[in-house]
Amino acid sequence: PRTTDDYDYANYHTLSEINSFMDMLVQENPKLVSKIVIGQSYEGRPLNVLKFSTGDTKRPGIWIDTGIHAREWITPASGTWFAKKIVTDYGSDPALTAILDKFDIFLELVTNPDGYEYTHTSNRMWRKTRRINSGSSCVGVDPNRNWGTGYGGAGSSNNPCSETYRGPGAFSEPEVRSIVDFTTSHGNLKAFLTIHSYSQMMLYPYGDTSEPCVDEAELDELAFKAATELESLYGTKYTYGSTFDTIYQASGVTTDWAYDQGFKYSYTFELRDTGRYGFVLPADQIIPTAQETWLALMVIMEHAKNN
Ligand SMILES: O=C(NO)N[C@@H](Cc1ccccc1)C(=O)O
Ligand SMILES: [Zn+2]
Repeated sequence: PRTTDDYDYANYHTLSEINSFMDMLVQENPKLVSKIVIGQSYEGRPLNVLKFSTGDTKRPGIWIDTGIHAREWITPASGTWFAKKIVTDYGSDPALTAILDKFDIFLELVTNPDGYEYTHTSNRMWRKTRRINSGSSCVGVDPNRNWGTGYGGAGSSNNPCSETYRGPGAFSEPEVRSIVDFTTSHGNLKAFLTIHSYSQMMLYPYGDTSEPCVDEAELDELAFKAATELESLYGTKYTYGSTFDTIYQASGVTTDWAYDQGFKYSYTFELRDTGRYGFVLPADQIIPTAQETWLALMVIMEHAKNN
């Protein structure tokens, strides 16, 4: 495609196609969109973050990452649609315009590029990074067990062959470390949204303990509003709650770390479906999934703006 207008949002794309999309989006919207390389993956690929900003001063920000788990293709596909939606709606949709007049939005589309590439070339069901684990024939670390909060607890594994292998140490994965460095140096994020699939859930802290987080009541109420708004479009039903209560105990996870950094509105989204297709969601569900999810993201971003 020559422009982001004729990019095929209704299909899954390779890493290089998504990288080309990002460059086209920046070229077409130089005042609104820029690309920041926050680091390199284990295999040396750039970790690209799209920044949407309407001001030059340091503003509060919203972080969204998709594609942290390689096989969850619906998430970068949805994120690509989110990126186009933002540039399309700014200046015409009052709600989005108000958000972008106050906040910067940071969107990392392919958060685990080595793993994502591997799902295209070798194993569609790959989840983890592609780190070579010394002393093991098994490859990869689970980037959703590698964060410092609750690191090493129950709900993660010390076995390199496990899908939830926590890695040799907290933040060992450059894909994780780069986000930590970028977001802590930014220091003024209000919302931290990490997008997974599948199960149709909105999950807030904590995953490593059943202890309620300080803001549980507010996060629960906001999740209810977001899930209701999401359901209003196509009737897709989400459950929501703390990670521990709603899905299972998991330690060293993104949202526990983000919340403990003070990024208050920290949620993990689990997109469609509930298991019929699972990680291999048909391409004809990409746009509907992105549209309904965007409604929920808007609820959370608006709440962050107004509180
Ligand atoms: O991989 C997935 N979902 O995509 N399952 C998530 C479930 C989850 C979600 C949020 C926090 C902790 C755990 C996982 O990493 O095990
Ligand atoms: Zn996942």
